[in-house]
Amino acid sequence: MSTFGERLAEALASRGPLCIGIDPHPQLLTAWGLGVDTDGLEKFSELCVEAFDGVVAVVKPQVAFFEVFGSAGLEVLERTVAVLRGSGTLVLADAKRGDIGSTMDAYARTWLADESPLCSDAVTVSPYLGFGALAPALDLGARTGRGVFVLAATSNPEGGQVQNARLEDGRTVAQAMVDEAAARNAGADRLGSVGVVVGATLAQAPDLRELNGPVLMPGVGAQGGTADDVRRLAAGNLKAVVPNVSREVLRAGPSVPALRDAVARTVEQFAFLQD
Ligand SMILES: O=C(O)c1cc(=O)[nH]c(=O)n1[C@@H]1O[C@H](COP(=O)(O)O)[C@@H](O)[C@H]1O
Repeated sequence: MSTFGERLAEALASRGPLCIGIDPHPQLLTAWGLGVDTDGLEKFSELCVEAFDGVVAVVKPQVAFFEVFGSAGLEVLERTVAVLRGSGTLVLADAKRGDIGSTMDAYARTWLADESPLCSDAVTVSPYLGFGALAPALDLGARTGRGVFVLAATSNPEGGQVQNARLEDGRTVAQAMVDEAAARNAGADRLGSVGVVVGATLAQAPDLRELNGPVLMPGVGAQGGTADDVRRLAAGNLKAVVPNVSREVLRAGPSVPALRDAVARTVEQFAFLQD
């Protein structure tokens, strides 16, 4: 069985270093001439799949925009994930789950167990109930060859209140999360399967050199992060950085060729990550 890290490394090398978000904001549904309802959600997702499937390395559906429509929205998400995965495009479910014990275990099984209708290649998780509380997801991912992206230093301005706080040993909380993820990746020869999330909007990133795993960098475009920011924050860890862009590309829709052009222009901006 290949690991998520191995499959991701291959996808980044062959398709370019980019994760595109499927974020069906109400404003985008309207701008695409679609209803803010489950039919609109379904059409939006189908157009995204047509534009991105087989083209980008990773597609990241933002689960909240599906959940808001209840069970019908989740059915759209199930179909979207299944089509993308069925054709070999890596799906990172952006669910940002974090809980304790058996509840975390249920979240882990939802996103990472073979038999789950929402099973994805990887999921985002929040370690802010304690990194150790993520063990069910990390262990299941290790067993099933799937990935987990741990929020470390997020792109929102409020995140620093918690993430920049210092531990007794002087490290920031964000750095401690990166170090915990690094421990999980020890021994992986290509790229570990435990990633971290570091916002492209930040003044400073945690030290990522020992991570041996992927770094998802959201915040490019609509939140003000640029390719230069990604270059600066990635320092020395270029091969493992995966910028995420959602609205900046989605605004080019609903035309599939226009979405693909926007993807091509964005991948081009990040060509330096493969140097
Ligand atoms: O985990 C994430 O993907 C994430 C972490 C973070 O720190 N900041 C962040 O913006 N995201 C997600 O990345 C996407 C960014 O969307 P845009 O700002 O439209 O590119 C949204 O789905 C966010 O929920």
